[in-house]
Parts: sequence; C-alpha cells; structure tokens
Amino acid sequence: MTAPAPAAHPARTLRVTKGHGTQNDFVLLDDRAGLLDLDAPLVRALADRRAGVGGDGVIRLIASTELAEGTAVLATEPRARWFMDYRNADGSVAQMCGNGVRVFARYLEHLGLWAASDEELVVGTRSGAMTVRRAAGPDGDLSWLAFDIGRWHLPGGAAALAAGHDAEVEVPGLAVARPALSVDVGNPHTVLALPDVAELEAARLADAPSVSPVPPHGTNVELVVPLGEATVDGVLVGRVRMRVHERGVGETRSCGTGAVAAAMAVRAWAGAGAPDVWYVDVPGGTVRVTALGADHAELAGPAVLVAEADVDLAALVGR
Ligand SMILES: N[C@@H](CCC[C@H](N)C(=O)O)C(=O)O
Repeated sequence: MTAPAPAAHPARTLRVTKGHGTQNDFVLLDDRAGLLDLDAPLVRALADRRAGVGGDGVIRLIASTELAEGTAVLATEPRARWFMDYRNADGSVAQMCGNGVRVFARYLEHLGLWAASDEELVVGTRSGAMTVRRAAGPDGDLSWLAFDIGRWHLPGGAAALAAGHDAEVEVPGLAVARPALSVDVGNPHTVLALPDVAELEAARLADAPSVSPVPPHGTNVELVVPLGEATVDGVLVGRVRMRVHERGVGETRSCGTGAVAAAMAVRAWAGAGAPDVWYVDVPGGTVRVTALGADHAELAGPAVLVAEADVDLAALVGR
C-alpha cells in the first residue's frame, strides 16, 4: 500500500481568537493589511455555534488606512491607527459595539499593539474614535477597561423626554404592549421598563420584540428593571437589571451600548438629581455606565480572551 500523496496546497487556515465582555462573545481576526474577503457568509459561518467557532459577532482588526470608514476616523483622530470592523452574527454591519471595543482593546494588548506603558489606546470604529483606558474592576485591580462611548441622544427629542416614551414594544411572553424610549448610542436602541424581575424573566427574547413605529434600520431592545439607588463612598449610584434582544443577533448575555442606553433612559425617567453612575446587571455579569456631562457616557467592564484556534476555511465555507 502506498502512502497518499501530500496535498498540492496546504489547507487554508484562518487564525482566530475568541473573547468576551460579560459573555457578549466575539470571534476576533487579525487582518491588519485588509487581505481577507470578510463577506456575510464567512461572518455567519464563523459565528455559527454548531458548525463554526461561535459568537454574537465577528470583529476584524484592520489598519484604519485600509477602510474608507477608517480613513474618515483618521482625518479627525490620527492616533486611531487600528479599526474595529464589527459584524453581527447574521453578517450585518453595525455602527458600534460597546463590549466589542473593550474586547478589541484586550486583543490589541495581546498582540503587542497596546503596550502596558501606554495609558490610553485609541481605536477607530464606525461611530468615531474611542479612547480606552485600564480601569479598576470590583477587586480594585486594573482588570476592567473603560472608554467614553461618544455622544448619545434621544431621537424623539424633548417631546419623547417629556412623555417618557416615543415607541411601543410587544414582547413575547408579556401580556400587554409597553411604552418605550428610543436611545441612540451610535447604534439604535429601544428601552422599556418593567416593574419587577418576575416580568423580566417571563419575557421570551429568543423571539424578536415587535417595535412600533417600526425603526427604519431595526433596533436593539433592552428590558430594564430599576433596582434603586444608594450612596457608596459618598457617590450616589443607581442599579438596574437588564435583558437585551440584539439586532442582527437575538438574545445575548450582555450588550455594552444597550447598557448605556438603558442607564441613560432610566436616568432620564428619574429626572433631576438622578445618579450619574449606574451598575447594569446583565445575565453575563455587570458593567458600569457613568454619565459624562449632558450627552456623553463612559462604559466600563471586563474584557477577556479565552482561546485561539486555526479555522479550516475549506471545511467552514468551502474556500
Ligand atoms: N453587543 C454590542 C452591540 C452590537 C451591535 C448591535 N447588535 C447592533 O446591530 O446595533 C454592544 O456591546 O454594544
């Protein structure tokens, strides 16, 4: 019996890293030179939890100079050398991913592109440049990452603020439609408050909530239960519990931009004197949102890399 002849070409593999921020998980790719054709079928295959690596989204590291969106960010922030090219698990492109920015920064640190001696890292996103810093986590060590997520606003303006809502959402599992507030954090969100945790748990978020009026580009939907306020070390702090149904993904265990939208909505509903600092408990952990002035917010939380793998592209998508 003769040994099989070696393959004429070695299998094409793609090195990927798996990471998460409060269990919002991502497949990360190093494509600095922009050589990869990251089309929607490849994104869907990588994100597939049975036939692929599995993740809520795919994040490509690419030099800002290699993408039109990156070049636009560089024009205003020359330090944004690396761009976070974020895709939802269904292959769609989203403007922003809050947990993704922290996990992307951790990835750059891992690749030696963010030195321990550098206090800040500026990354490009479709929502502009984000400046990430290392921040104290619950144990007081520098295990968290934090950044100003940029300008947030209520698309419904002063009228929505005065009414407390500008939309209505039907959530599978909940008996009646609920009033909700649209919040833009670079990407679209619709936040609705529930009176207690029992209702939060009754929601069936595997099915998409139905939002009216129908948002033109879709929306992420956050269900929140305000848990109260307390003074901690002289600072008034609020706490909310949240579940989310993400556009382009489904229910996820966390959403960073969603946490910002939820905290800013609850703060707006509470009115003058409401806390600036909010802890948002999600199924995958806890993140902190801090209002910065009238219309910016800082998002802080963990970011962890858990695995590296070589993906066989022929087996994954027949390439
Ligand atoms: N999980 C992300 C948000 C990802 C994008 C979102 N699904 C959209 O389509 O807008 C986060 O942490 O912010």
